[in-house]
Amino acid sequence: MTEGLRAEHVSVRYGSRTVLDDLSVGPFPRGQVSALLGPNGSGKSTLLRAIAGLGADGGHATVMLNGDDLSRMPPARRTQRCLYLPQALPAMVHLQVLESLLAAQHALTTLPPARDEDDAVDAALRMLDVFGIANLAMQYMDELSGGQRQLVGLAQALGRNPDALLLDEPLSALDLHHQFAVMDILRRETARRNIVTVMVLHDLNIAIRMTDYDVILRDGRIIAAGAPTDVITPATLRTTYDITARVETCSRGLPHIMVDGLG
Ligand SMILES: Nc1ncnc2c1ncn2[C@@H]1O[C@H](COP(=O)(O)OP(=O)(O)OP(=O)(O)O)[C@@H](O)[C@H]1O
Repeated sequence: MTEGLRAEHVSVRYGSRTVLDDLSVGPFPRGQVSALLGPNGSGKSTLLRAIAGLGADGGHATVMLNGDDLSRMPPARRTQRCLYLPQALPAMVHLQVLESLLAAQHALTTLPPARDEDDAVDAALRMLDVFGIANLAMQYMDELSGGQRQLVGLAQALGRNPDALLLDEPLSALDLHHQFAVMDILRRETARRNIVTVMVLHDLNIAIRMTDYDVILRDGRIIAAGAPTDVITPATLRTTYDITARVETCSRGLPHIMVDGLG
């Protein structure tokens, strides 16, 4: 059985335009955090959505998770196993944060009901605590900042106990502290639960320091895939982003990308 998440023969068209053409990617490893990297319009979100089974018209992909064919599962079961969190922040509904986590749990009709409501509330509160936002439990979603809503969205997603988590730019609304905090939480929870986490990222310094397996896309094609320091190199940065850059080692021995200019 192949462990991890792998997508084969991913083809997506928007109208007459083919964005992904018979792409194969992975396996994204279990217990580790992977990133999809690449410039604007390179196909990262399209690929993530296709893996989630949300391809555009004409989209097709075979997606295997730990040996199971997700593409053959009923949508509710597939969503339960492999959860996709879109780039858009959770809606500004007039619902308390705690209620929103409970509602996200209840959306999974194929799961057995929680032993009782108290257990569900405890689990939701624990998840808010993991993300450091237990203090927001009784606040209304439509009264939160963008970053706070993004943290709630992540807590909702992880609280649904998926086997694979697909996150489209999960750090986009977060300040520097929370970007690092969320990466720490995702790394820890991904390892502890032995799940697959794949995220679309733009910050290459976070990718090289805090992810385990990276895929770089350009124009819908894979430029490189593997360990971050093998994938993020001056050569791939030039080919992919059209920039001149160095990968230096900082005083603490960690890789750091320095951009010298365009072209
Ligand atoms: N709904 C759509 N209809 C038509 N074309 C689309 C649609 N969504 C995306 N595309 C096109 O598909 C290509 C890939 O888009 P995608 O959103 O996957 O890129 P991305 O790498 O996630 O970009 P970004 O970093 O800007 O979010 C782009 O050329 C885009 O214009």
